[in-house]
Amino acid sequence: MPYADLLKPESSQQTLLKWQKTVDLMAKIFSAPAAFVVQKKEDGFAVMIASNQEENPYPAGGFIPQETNIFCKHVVANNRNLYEQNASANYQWDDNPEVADDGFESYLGVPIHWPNGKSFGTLCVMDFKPTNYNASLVEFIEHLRDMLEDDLVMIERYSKIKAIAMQDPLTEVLNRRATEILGEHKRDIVLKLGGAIYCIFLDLDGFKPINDSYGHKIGDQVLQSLAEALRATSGEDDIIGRYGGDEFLAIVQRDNEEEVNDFIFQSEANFYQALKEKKLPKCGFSAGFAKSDNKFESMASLFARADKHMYQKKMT
Ligand SMILES: Nc1nc2c(ncn2[C@@H]2O[C@H](COP(=O)(O)OP(=O)(O)OP(=O)(O)O)[C@@H](O)[C@H]2O)c(=O)[nH]1
Repeated sequence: MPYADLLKPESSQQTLLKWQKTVDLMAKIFSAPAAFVVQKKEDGFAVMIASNQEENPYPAGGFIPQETNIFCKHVVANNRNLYEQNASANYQWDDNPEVADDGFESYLGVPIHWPNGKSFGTLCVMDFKPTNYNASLVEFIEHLRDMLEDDLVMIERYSKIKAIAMQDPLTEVLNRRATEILGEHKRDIVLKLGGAIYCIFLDLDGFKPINDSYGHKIGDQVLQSLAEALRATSGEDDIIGRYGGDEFLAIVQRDNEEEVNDFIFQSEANFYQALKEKKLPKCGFSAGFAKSDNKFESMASLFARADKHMYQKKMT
């Protein structure tokens, strides 16, 4: 499982339940057989939430390709409300499968936006019979849409705050605490499946003289280059973190020590390449590792064992 999955806000599950309730209530208040939140995707439209009535023919999870002439497509394209009261009387919908195949007559939809103003999709209600909603009902659906948009703002802010809390601001890899928590999570899963987890500890060699001779700004760029090299070497399941100062961590699932050494060699090659490309002073690192085979060992203890191995290597 990519560890980035853990960055997804827990609140999104709660939001989905709230949105489901909103859509179900909306269908009730409009006395309609179907209501939806439809999300605009790159190549079409996904039914994200569907009111749970038996007569609703479109369940959540359905997908409509971009070229299909559905009502929501027009709401998104024009970025404005669409109210079609009697679709079969309007030739524009002759090739709309919602009308032609499933017999819908009425559609009221409003656009939903992401916090940056881009289109998220639609909130809509559909009926098999012609309708004549009054202005208050239109106002009501717009108000519900505003509340959904507020949720999107909250989710985005929450994700940003969470990312900031987990990230090392200089190098944008995980900070030590987040590496510990996500490392523990990954270790538990991998050990359960019978795999092997290694913690690699890396420490720059002769970094202090670089700071002293070239200044902190250049020192920062060297640190960023190592983080970049580790990211370039790692797969999406690997965890990369900054332990502190000029020390970094990688928590990787590998079959044997040879594969761990391959990771270190590749990281070294990527690091030299990055320094060369950015015309930064030459710098190397020492690396050691420790295998995790006990789910009761703390991450701090695992890091300490890997650090000890690194130190032995630095001294030789
Ligand atoms: N530019 C910069 N320097 C930092 C940062 N954090 C820690 N340092 C410096 O990193 C250095 C770490 O010290 P050492 O581990 O002794 O450096 P070293 O010269 O690599 O020592 P060896 O590992 O024995 O080779 C110190 O000079 C810190 O000031 C940072 O965020 N930016």
